[in-house]
Order: sequence, then structure tokens, then C-alpha cells
Amino acid sequence: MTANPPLLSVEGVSVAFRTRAGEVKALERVSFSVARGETIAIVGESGSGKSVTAQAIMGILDPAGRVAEGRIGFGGMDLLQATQRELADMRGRELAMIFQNPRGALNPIRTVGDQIADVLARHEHLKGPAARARAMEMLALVKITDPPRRLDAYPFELSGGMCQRVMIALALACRPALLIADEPTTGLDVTTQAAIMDLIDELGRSRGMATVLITHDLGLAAEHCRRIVVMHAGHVVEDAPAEALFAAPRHPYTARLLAATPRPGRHLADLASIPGGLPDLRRGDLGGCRFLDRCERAGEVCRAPTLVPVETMGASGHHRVLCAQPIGEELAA
Ligand SMILES: Nc1ncnc2c1ncn2[C@@H]1O[C@H](COP(=O)(O)OP(=O)(O)OP(=O)(O)O)[C@@H](O)[C@H]1O
Repeated sequence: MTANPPLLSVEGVSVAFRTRAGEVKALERVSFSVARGETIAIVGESGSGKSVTAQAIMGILDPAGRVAEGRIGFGGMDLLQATQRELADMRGRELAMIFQNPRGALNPIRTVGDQIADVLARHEHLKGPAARARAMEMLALVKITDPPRRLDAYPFELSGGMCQRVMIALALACRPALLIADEPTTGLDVTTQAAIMDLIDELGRSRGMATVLITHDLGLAAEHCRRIVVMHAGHVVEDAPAEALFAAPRHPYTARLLAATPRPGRHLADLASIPGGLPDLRRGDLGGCRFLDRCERAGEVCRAPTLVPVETMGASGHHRVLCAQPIGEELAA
């Protein structure tokens, strides 16, 4: 546990989507927290609920989705109780998010400089030369070469890696306390990936910015994050300090992920060794454990309708697992 109250605390958040085929229980009682200046990773297969978690925090869930229960504390306020106006004011200023597809997130018909200036005018009331100077500073910060020229460029004139850096510059322009980075380096070449991750690390150290890194890449998570939150089918199945998680995973799903990730940089999406797929999240009888059908440790005790996370305290922090028979404990007879 951290001595100070966390900057972000997601507490028992459940999200459901209305669809023609029934209600999708996308998140169930998701909990984790992030301290100021800390970088954590959320990892899990496609469809495990990583992006929905980020959207719930940012207040940008699809209109078909609703938060059925829970609390999202951020710097002393409950984001779920905030008005749309309060949230819009927080986004960009306190809370920022970068997405996988930078071109889609940038406005194609405004120059890079104007887009950064818009954010600065809205949140910091900076205008004219002062806004331009800060925009230039931001481009230099994200290591874009020749900032004065790039300031007047349109997104289509820049490479994918440069657009990604512009999006980071936009996200960081108002010095947010929390950055949510959803697969920020997917699709970029390895050198640009490393430069962007180094930049995020550096901003954490120099500005105390906290980061939630959403990734398929366990190697990337291990390299840059102090804690790792593992999601499976809308549940947080394990939440632990990175070194404890890699040394001794307690959830059978985490163990499978790690066994299938022998080298840093290998992608979960490429793995074939985790049997079965995610359960259909519209099923009425999902039960407490959503990994049951894929788990070699499953027994009668795992069929309980609800599961209570088990928390232990290690040298590097708390270790929480959502499993009736975590690894390291005897299987029930
Ligand atoms: N608008 C929506 N309507 C219905 N279901 C949705 C909607 N958005 C997400 N879901 C469902 O919520 C679950 C979690 O999706 P989410 O996008 O968070 O997964 P993810 O872990 O981020 O996957 P990826 O790594 O592919 O981005 C999935 O079952 C998905 O189908």
C-alpha cells in the first residue's frame, strides 16, 4: 500500500452495454489504484475490458454502456458523480488519454500548432504568441525535430510516429496529473516505440505524472511499470508489483500469459497456447470465475457464484488475486 492516498482509485466498477443480442457485462467489480507519479500497466487479451476501463475513467463510454456500480476516485472527487461539464474541464487539464490511432485522434484540417493552441486556450486561457510559444515547447518536449516548421504542418504531412508524438504533445500540453495511454506504441517502429516510452517515463519522473499503460505487450509492461493489473473477461484477475507477478504469478491465467511470453516484446495477440476463448459476456450464468472453462486447476470450489479477491502483502507491495485456488495453495480435494 502507498502511504499517500492514491491519485486514481477505481473501486468495484461494473459496466454493462445494451445490445440487440442482450446485455454485455463488460466489466465486473473492477478495482485498482494508481499513486501520483506511478506507472501501472493493464494487460490482457483482446476483449478483456482494458479499453472500457479507460473509457469509464475518462467518462467517454459509448452511449449504450452504463456504469452499474462502483466509484472512480480522482484527486479527491468521484468522477462518476461529476457533471459532463466538470468532466470536460478535467479532460485535457487533469486527465489525458492517448489512443492507438493518432491520425484518427487529430483534426485533419487544422495545423498541429492550432490544435495544441486550442487546448491551451480552453484549459489555460493562453492565447496568441504565448500559446504558440508553449505549443513549440511541447513539440520540442516530444522530440519533434524542427518544431517551428512542424507547428504549421497538417497531420497528413507527418509520419505515423510524428503524429503519435503530436498526440502526446496535445495530451501533455496542460500538464495532466494522469495519462491513460491505450496501446500508445502499437504499429510504430521499434525505435519510435522506445523513444515514446522513454518520454512517458521521463515525464513521470520530472513532472510526477501518473500513467496507466494499456498494452498487449507484457515485455513493455515489465520494462516500464511498477505494478501490473491483469484483466480477463472483464475481471481484474491479478494486481501485483511487476517483479512479484513475474517471479510468482498467483492466477492460472497470468501464469499462462507469462509462460507464453518468454521474451520481452512478444505480443499476447500472437499466442496460441491459452486454450479456449473469452466467455460470452452476455451469458446469464457467467458465475464468479470467468476463467473456469479454460483453467486446468478448476474444481467444484471454483463454481461459487461470487469470488472474493485474496490479498497478500509482499516486500514490494500488495498482491491481489481473484481465484478460489490461487497458485501456491493446495487444490481442494
Ligand atoms: N459499445 C459496445 N457495445 C457492446 N459491447 C461493447 C462495446 N464496447 C466494448 N464492448 C465489449 O466489452 C468487452 C471489453 O472490450 P474492450 O474494448 O474493453 O476490450 P480490450 O481489452 O480493450 O480489447 P482490445 O485489446 O482489443 O482493445 C468486449 O466484450 C466488447 O465486445
